[in-house]
Amino acid sequence: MDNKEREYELERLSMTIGHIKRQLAASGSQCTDSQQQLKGTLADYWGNLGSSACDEAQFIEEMDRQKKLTALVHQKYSRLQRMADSPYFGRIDFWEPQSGSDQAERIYIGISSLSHSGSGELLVYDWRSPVAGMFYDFERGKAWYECPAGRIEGEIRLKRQFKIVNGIMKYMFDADITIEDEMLQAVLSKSSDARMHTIVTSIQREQNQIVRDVGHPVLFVRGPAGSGKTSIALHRIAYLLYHEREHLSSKNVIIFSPNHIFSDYIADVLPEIGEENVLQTTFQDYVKDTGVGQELALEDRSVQLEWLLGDKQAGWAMKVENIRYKSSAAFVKLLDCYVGFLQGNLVREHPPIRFNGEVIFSKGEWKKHFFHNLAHLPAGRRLKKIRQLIKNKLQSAIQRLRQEKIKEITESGNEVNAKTVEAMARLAAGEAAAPLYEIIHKLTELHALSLYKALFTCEEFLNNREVAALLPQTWQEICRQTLRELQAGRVTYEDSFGYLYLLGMLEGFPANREIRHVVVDEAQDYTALQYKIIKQLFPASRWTILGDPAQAVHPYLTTADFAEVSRILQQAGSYFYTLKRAYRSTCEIHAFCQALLPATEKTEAVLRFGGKPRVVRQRQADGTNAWLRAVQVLQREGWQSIALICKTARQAMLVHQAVSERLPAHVILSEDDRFRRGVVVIPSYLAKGLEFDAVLVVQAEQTQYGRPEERNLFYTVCTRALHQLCLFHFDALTPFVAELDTSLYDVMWEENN
Ligand SMILES: Nc1ncnc2c1ncn2[C@@H]1O[C@H](COP(=O)(O)OP(=O)(O)OP(=O)(O)O)[C@@H](O)[C@H]1O
Repeated sequence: MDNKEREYELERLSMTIGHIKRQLAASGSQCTDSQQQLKGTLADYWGNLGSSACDEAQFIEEMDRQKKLTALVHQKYSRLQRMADSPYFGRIDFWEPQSGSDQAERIYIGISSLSHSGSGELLVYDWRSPVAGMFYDFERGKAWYECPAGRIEGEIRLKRQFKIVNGIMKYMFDADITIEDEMLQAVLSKSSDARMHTIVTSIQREQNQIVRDVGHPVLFVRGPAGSGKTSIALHRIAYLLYHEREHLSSKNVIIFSPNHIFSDYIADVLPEIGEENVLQTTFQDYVKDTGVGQELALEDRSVQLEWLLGDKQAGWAMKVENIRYKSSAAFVKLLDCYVGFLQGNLVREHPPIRFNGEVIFSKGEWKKHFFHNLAHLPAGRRLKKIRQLIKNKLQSAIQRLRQEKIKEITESGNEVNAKTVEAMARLAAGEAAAPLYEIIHKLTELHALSLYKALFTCEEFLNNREVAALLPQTWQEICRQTLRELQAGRVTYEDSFGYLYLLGMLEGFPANREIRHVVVDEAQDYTALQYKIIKQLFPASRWTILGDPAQAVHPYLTTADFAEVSRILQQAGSYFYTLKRAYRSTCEIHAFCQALLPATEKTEAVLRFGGKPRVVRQRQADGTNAWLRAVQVLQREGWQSIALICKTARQAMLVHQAVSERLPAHVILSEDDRFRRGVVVIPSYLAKGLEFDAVLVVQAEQTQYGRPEERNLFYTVCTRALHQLCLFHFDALTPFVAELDTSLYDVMWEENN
């Protein structure tokens, strides 16, 4: 790029920033005005409170309107502030033959659009606009974009990238493919801080396709660790909010994350690109918030994992069998059969309701209403409607009895006062009906937990040949274990899905039609039952489902694969994307991690080099000194975020106790903790989705990571590293590493570390 071009760009930047500053000043006054207006309305309200001038409903409406307006002007202000810092990051010169001019249009691309306040000319295009999409999709040469008028074809004559910080041009260059990779490497080689950041300046073509896919109601994205799945999900949300802004707002989108630490970790991305954050929740929390199963203590996944991953205790093998079965397709079928069985039998034996010698609700009526008139409703709701029907009939029968009693008392001549007669008759009729209310209530009440318990004891159901074929050999033992827990008032993690599903099928799911897009991240960790529940909760939604089967961290849960999820969601138009490129780790760490997995589909890493992973043999069983020394070295090398990843929370607590006297370190022990910057001690299963400059795998030993089912967990732990990976052991090294080609890592003794 020659000097003239550079000067042009510097002038263009200064002109753009000038515009932004003027708009900022105007927007600042709008913020103050709207704030004052809000205060004024509030003051008026307090002043007129109690007087006839105070119309509460009108006030609430006005406040609501003003609050929305204030939020909008503040949003605009902070967007302009962000733009003043970095107004754009790219430029393409696009020439359209149909334009009639031989001049290409200069299109500057930033996180939001900016118009000239006088002429209205677009000075900066939003990265999500159709024309800006070409920046990600094409190099110089033939290019096109789709817009409402159809496909616009033309030619990109120039593609330029900028790095502007605090309003100052740091660098700029004209991009071709190789330089683009250099740019990407520059982004990736930086030290990571506590939060995930936007990748809007360097979204890659394969990622951009997914971000902008609006044609498919269900998108599945499969990709290896670090391929940008979470980043894509968040940028896709921002894209959809822009593209469908007429009818989609942040309130209509929900993200299911594995835990709160992860939600916390990704919380900055959407605000960084100028969008309001959307609701991020976990499956368990969402269910709790709906009030379903509120009366029970449902066990958390972490509690179960902690028990399973720790030392084997009595009943361990049976518990694993139990978990495997309750997350299997056979158990889903068993539950569906059971729901069918219950619905077919719930009122079959119900007696006729008799009052005062007359049948007010016959056996036939039970059946007619339950199996025909109300068949479209879940069983629990049908029973509630029937309860109301019976009560209405009972009311009429009570009336009749009252009349009879009035006649009886009057004829007896013992009482002449009409009011007293009336009261006595009412009392007598009420007394006669009282026991019946209780019976009606019992007959029309569903107790889901008792019914769930009965699944393990109901011989009539279990003896059915079709049902018996769905039971595992260990069924009797599973029943004993399950009933023991349920009778003690505990719903274990493996039972919670079955129980919630049964509850929903019988009582109806608390569907939320406001949610129009559901994102499930780390989708490989969900069971078929969870998907069946989520589907019912969001009947009006489209779906983006992202995951990596190699990172299924629960070693014993049978999780649903994408084909199964697609069947469960049953929406025409599922589309499957597979990512092949990983961005997080250096090539050395990537190669090491790839080798941990069976040789299936190979993936590639962005060419970025660092040291090989180090396997450090400790001099003594207590590795505290070795870990501390490693952290010191890493900090001297300039790495900011360093994780000591232990297998369990119990170990993490002990390791934290051991190191914290000499090293300021945070510890994360539960799903509700916050993500922290600096040195962190964290259990393996809570580290999923996160990333750190350097990862120290504490106790990378056979005793810890020796069971074949724990391979994915170990892989997930190692793939958290961006730049450095160190594995520590005193006892025999984990077979997952011992079996690898030794050229993939360096071995060192503690002294050399
Ligand atoms: N196009 C890109 N430009 C710059 N950085 C990128 C790009 N794509 C991904 N990254 C970076 O790669 C890292 C991994 O991204 P992300 O966490 O989204 O991947 P993931 O597939 O969800 O990972 P995992 O499955 O291991 O949790 C992040 O630091 C992210 O910023």
